[in-house]
Amino acid sequence: MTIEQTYLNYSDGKWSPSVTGRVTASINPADTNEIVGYVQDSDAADLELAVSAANRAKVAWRKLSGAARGDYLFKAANILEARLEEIAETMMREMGKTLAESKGETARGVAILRYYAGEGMRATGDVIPSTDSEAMMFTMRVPLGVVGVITPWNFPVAIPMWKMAPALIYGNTVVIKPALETSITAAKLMACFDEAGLPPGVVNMVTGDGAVIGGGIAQHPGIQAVTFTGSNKVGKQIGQAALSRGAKYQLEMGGKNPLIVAEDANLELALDAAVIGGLKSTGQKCTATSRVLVQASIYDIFREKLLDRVRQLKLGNGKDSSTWMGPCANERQRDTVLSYINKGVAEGASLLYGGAIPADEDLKNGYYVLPTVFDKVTSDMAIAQEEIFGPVLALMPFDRLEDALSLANDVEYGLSASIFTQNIGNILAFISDMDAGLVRINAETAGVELQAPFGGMKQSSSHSREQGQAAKEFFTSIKTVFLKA
Ligand SMILES: NC(=O)C1=CN([C@@H]2O[C@H](COP(=O)(O)OP(=O)(O)OC[C@H]3O[C@@H](n4cnc5c(N)ncnc54)[C@H](OP(=O)(O)O)[C@@H]3O)[C@@H](O)[C@H]2O)C=CC1
Ligand SMILES: O=C(O)CCC(=O)C(=O)O
Repeated sequence: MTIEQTYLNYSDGKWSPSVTGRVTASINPADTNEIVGYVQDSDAADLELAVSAANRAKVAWRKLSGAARGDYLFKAANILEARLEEIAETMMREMGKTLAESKGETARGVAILRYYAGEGMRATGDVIPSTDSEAMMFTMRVPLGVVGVITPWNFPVAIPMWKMAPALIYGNTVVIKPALETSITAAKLMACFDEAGLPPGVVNMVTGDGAVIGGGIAQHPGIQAVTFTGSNKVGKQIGQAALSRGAKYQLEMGGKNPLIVAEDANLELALDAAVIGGLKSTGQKCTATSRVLVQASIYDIFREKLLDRVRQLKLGNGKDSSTWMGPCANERQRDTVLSYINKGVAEGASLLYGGAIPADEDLKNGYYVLPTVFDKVTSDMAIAQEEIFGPVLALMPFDRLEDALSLANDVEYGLSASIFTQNIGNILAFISDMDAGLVRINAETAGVELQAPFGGMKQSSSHSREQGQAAKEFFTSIKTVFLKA
């Protein structure tokens, strides 16, 4: 008999149960009979404890040298690396990503921690000439105070790390509310910080309902900044709540990312990009390819080759090494994907493959949806406009590159976009005219590098950028110093 473990909140350097006495089960979406463990169903009183602890810790943490804060992050990185297998397996069981992807993501978390640990030794200001020849003027980057971190389930290690690591290295303390689905993975990340010996209150985690704990973070006067990744609907609410009380906020939200395939493209590489960029992680990336725009002269051949590849993808539990694609992360997500598929059919798109729950007996206990390909998709359809966040590709033909670019830009989002072509004119036009925060040439739409700025245009973000040096903009405030003897 297996006894599932119960995971606690982490506040003020201690593990504690919620004051509510309630817990919620974390379920494996690949096999809903499997309970991964239980997490605290906290309320506002638990959040209060965490915010108070973070406020008590913030002055001492800010006053440490950057190098000393970096040492803590290096230690946490080493511990995360030592526990990579265990944490990757937990991630896989909580949200269904394959084990290989889960390991890759956990390794990415280690690299993010090390990158920002090194930041502790790098410049955080500029010297600016003063008009007064006897004075010195310079800027300093100072921390904001307590940062609230609200994260989704699709990258349960990488997203918390790319928000928490810069927050911490630049001298802030953190209260994190992870997505319900991946709260155990988050608890294991907290354990890495705990073992690294971070002072009590520097990192705190409260699990629980999104509206209660996430909403509580957005509204809490003791939290000076909020960083969020997730849906547009929730992001906007968080932004408004933060703005109304004068807190800084950063929102990373949806995408409807196009992959443009021009007639001179390397077809095999473009096909790889469509399949991997669109369907890996079950399409649950904000950078996933969801629209594939193919030049009319190669459209038919591209479509047939794409179908050949998609038909071969093996669905299954991520623990099986032959699995290429796992389930949707939860029931609501599976139902959302199916409802978009139904809308696509109702609006007249042609369903070429998939579009249903697989019939296989061994998949019946999971939230699986077959990889799905639509043809004859037009820009006015919901499947061409709205974020599906599932394994659905919409094929759309175009005649000239200008047409492809106007189709590609004809959505409210602007996160990432790709083109496959050998033509330098096409490439330059794409770089110049594509409205997206991340444009990639001869590469898939997904795949963010931790040392480069990441974020979207239009409705995809609050127009700030995460990761790389860009993180400094959000997690610090500039103090201008004028100094005269
Ligand atoms: N940009 C991205 O990477 C992501 C985009 N999405 C998009 O969002 C859709 C829905 O996914 P979902 O998981 O529901 O995303 P949400 O935006 O609801 O969740 C993201 C995070 O916000 C929390 N949250 C939920 N409601 C509130 C609230 N009222 N105030 C503050 N925080 C809140 C969630 O907590 P809890 O888990 O407890 O609800 C979670 O931690 C997807 O279909 C996809 O389109 C989703 C995930 C990532
Ligand atoms: O493509 C990636 O590596 C990151 C995607 C991402 O940030 C997201 O889906 O939230």
